[in-house]
Amino acid sequence: MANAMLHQIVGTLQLLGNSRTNYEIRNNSVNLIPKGFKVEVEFSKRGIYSSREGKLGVIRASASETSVVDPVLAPSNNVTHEPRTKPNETALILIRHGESLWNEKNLFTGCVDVPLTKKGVEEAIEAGRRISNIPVDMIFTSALIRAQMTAMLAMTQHRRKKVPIIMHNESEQAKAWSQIYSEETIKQSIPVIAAWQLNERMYGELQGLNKQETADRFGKEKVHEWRRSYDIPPPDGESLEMCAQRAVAYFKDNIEPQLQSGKSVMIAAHGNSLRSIIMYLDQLTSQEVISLELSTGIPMLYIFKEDNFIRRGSPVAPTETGVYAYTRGLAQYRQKLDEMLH
Ligand SMILES: O=C(O)[C@@H](CO)OP(=O)(O)O
Repeated sequence: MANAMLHQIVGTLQLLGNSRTNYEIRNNSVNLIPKGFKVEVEFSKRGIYSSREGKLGVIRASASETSVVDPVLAPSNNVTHEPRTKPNETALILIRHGESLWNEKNLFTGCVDVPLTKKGVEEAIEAGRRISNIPVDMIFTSALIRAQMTAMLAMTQHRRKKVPIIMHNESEQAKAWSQIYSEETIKQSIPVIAAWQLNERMYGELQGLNKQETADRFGKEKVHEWRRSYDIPPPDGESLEMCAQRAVAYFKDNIEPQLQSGKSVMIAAHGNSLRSIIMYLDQLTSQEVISLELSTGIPMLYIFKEDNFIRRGSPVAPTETGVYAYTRGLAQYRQKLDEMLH
């Protein structure tokens, strides 16, 4: 269905759950929805909608479109409150965390949960400046503090000034206790999903060892093989291939659908989990990925359009002129920010 039609969806929706409340459908979103309630609505020509949560209802509007409606996860490609349409391109930002205390000490880190150094904090803030004009509707981080610090510090620089909020879905209670009871506040928030699958490659018995001392002890070649081969794991640890299996599966199952639904996403993760994801995005061979090195705190930008990932590289300077020259969508987003903030 053409986007123009979407603006005409107005009607009422009866949720047949615990409550038989009527909710208003306007511009393809559900108003007055209970706080934190998630419903996936499928509009059909006959006006029946179904929800993946197993509830059924009727919408008095004729349209044919599938829509995911979630007050927390709704895309914010429109910075003003004009009707929302699904953008035909979305942004994907990848950031390796800033320098950690063990990067500084040259120790194998893997899944050990080490925070950023002061330099790492500064790198994260600088990364945030570089992406401050790029839309971010959702953030995915690993479960490790260095990636989470990086994401949060980067977002302090974002011009849209939405508040990144970590989702706590680990238990029903955690979910209930972290509810937000203002729809307006939810609109001004960015959900942050922490996933262990995006963690650094587990370095096994090398974790905590000094990289130089390990090379002196086992030989430079052996250590290089552990660090940069594709399928040879370090003792009791994960190879890049093993790390890629869980990181790329998570990306495909959880992140790609968000991009497809029109959301722009930032991922803050690690050298090897991001190398795995880049291998997938850029269709690198296992030979090519070996020489891929990522610096700490440098954001990389992709445009997701028509199911393709188009690499834009890293915004080189806070002005990002090169990056904005590429797509109309990004330029429009920036222009809206300018209008809103001046
Ligand atoms: O120690 C680690 O966890 C990683 C990233 O810092 O090291 P490597 O450079 O070998 O991938």
